[in-house]
Amino acid sequence: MMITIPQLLSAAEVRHFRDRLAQAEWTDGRATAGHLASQVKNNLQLPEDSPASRELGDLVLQALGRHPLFLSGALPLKVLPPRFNRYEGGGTYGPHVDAAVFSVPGTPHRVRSDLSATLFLSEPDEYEGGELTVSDTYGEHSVKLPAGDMVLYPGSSLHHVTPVTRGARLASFFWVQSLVRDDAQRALMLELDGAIQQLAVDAPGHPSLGRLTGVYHNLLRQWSET
Ligand SMILES: O=C(O)CCC(=O)C(=O)O
Ligand SMILES: [Fe+2]
Repeated sequence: MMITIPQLLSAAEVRHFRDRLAQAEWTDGRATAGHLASQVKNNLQLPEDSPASRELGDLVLQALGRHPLFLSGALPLKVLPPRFNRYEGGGTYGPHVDAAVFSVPGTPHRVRSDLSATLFLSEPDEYEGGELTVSDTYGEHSVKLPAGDMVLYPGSSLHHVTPVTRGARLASFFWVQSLVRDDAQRALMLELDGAIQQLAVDAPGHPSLGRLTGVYHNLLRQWSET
């Protein structure tokens, strides 16, 4: 399941990110790619331990914690520190599947990448190309969103970013370990949550609301791993 999260960041927040990223020092993105990925990766990244990466990464995490659709769609257990990338001058990232497990820098902890995320930080008309293209059982989906919007997709999917042939594409990207590992189960939880929210608006106080909410929590109890 692919989920678009509109306006994770406000226009003012995007401006702050852009100002900060304009002054930051970028390095070759191949530094953090595994052997196979490094053969198809051609972009720039902020070093993970740079002050800009830490400061902006924390702001992304705070925004995620406030966004109801991220919380209900991802059912997050752990979120890796967000990273930042930049594609320009034909920069691209060829087809790959992300690593299944990431170490959390500076800690002994590991995070399983149930979900991959891209938070767009450039407006679509600022660059040509740069579509994030994700393959799943329903085919290929190309994504290019307004600055401040984010897409979440299963970490298991093959994906690529098409070459940026004009301008520059800035983004934050990161991985989430979900309470519910299985994408299809997570999709059911999101659907049930949406139906309960709608019922609460259309038929407030209806006795079925309590029962359905019970089913939601009891399914989560069955399916979640912590
Ligand atoms: O730039 C993007 O949207 C995705 C980056 C990506 O796939 C990766 O770094 O593994
Ligand atoms: Fe990737």
